[in-house]
Amino acid sequence: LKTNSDNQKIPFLGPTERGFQQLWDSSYTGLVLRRSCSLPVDLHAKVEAAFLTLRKKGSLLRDLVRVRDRDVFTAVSRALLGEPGHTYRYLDTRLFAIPWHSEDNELKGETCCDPDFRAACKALWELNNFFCSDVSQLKEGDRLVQDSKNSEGVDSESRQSEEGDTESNLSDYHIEDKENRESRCSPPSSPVLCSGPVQFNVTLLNYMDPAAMSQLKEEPYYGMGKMAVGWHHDENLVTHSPVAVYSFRCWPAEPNLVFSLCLVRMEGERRAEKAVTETGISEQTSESSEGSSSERTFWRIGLKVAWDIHTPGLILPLESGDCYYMRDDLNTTHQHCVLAGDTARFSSTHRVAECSRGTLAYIQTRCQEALSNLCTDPETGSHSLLALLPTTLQHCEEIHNEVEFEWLRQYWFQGRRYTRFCSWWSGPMEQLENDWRLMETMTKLFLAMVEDDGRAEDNRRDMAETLLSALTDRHQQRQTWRDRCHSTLAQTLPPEEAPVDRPFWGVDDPSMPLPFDLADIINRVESLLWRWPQFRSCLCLLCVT
Ligand SMILES: O=C(O)CCC(=O)C(=O)O
Ligand SMILES: [Fe+2]
Repeated sequence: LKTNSDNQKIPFLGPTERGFQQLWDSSYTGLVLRRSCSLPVDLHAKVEAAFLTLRKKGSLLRDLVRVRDRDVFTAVSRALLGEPGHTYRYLDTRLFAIPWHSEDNELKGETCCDPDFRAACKALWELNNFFCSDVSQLKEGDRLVQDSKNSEGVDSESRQSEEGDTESNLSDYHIEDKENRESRCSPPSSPVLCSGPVQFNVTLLNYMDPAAMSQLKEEPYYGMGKMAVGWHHDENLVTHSPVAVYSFRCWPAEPNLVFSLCLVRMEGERRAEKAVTETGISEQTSESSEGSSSERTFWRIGLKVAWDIHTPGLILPLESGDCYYMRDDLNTTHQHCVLAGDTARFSSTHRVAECSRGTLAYIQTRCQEALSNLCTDPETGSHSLLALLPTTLQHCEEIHNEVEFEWLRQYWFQGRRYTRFCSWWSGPMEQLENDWRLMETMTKLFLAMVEDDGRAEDNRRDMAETLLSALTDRHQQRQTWRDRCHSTLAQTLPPEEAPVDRPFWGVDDPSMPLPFDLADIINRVESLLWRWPQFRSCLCLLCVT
């Protein structure tokens, strides 16, 4: 962003400012706030206990994500829960959902994790169910839900009206919003549209204790305050699907901080009470738009219209237990950020992840597709390829790369976090690794064919080109993951969270068909291709320049 010469900020409105409601109605439709008091009390109790359990067990972890080719830790600690076998991909990171544990597997004797952990997951599943039915029942134009009156659980809406508005007095800002442009998710090639009843399939949990964070970034465009999560669109969602968020502020885990915050809080409440008695106005309504009253800073959601410097931003302070929805195309047309308050806070962000390529069932089917081209002699155990068409071989090599880089390496890069809390993913990952190893054998057979001088030249050239492109991609991606695993940031992690460069094997590992480092093989295939004039001239154009 470039602001004008005075480095002026763009205005934004909070609930106490004139024009807030009107701004919400005109430019932030799709945002709905459901006040804490309108949710069932026992649901609050379960969900809040669940958050604390997950924190106590250490299952909320900062992700080492990739932003503009650089690794960074997220400021918030996270965990993904959801439908068994689902994953959620954001910032080049595939998170593997810890299953909801909606069924009581204890009876079946399955012990993927301990009962407390299971109960915590199940509570978030109940919250998910609540959100699924609630978001489907909201009417168009609903903005604020703050009571729960009718027996079917359909909450009535209450609309607040307000007269007058502030005119935006922004003039000549020039925005060059690089960050926004790069964090925008590109629409999938054939968008999966959200229709029918909403089925949130995952929730990404967030946790942050601002007192434990040495430096949070200031919100740069509006001056909204310290950010726990910077401006972004949520990625990897079904087009126009809603997002539902539960917000819970709590005491930090460290007892000494609890003590000092208690003192601050008590003092704040004492003053607020005094103020209410004197003025009849409660603290929240008299709070300034920056969210900081005399003593307390609320956690707030910041919203802005994407690519727009004229519409004022909006901030929404959240009390503990409040929920909000982003409906329709709000997530696409707008960006949001999370502004840190003065206590620790959890949120559970329920999403309809676009997972046409993101479920365990999907990747297992893909692996079977590739392996159906491998024939194993039942007597000798020796392998051979069935179809030798370049397109078939290319398809197999693509699946090979997909399972290696989108599944195995993504999984192990996140350390041993998944098996530490729940063993659900261990078996499937082992199976995928076995499938992948067979694909290494397939590549070896493919290479042998390409290098077989007895074969017809024409077919061989096509095959060599196909193989070269798959191997070059594989080689580069292996290098990138290796670098990520050994980066200085990765090394700051404790052993159980540190990235694991897996699969990795030494040069003379007899169990592996091909070497880990593909440089030699790539050279061999390249020099083979030089034999064919057609390829040579084409290469020259690319290489000589
Ligand atoms: O914590 C929140 O309220 C929202 C967090 C968020 O935007 C996200 O996780 O994508
Ligand atoms: Fe978000």
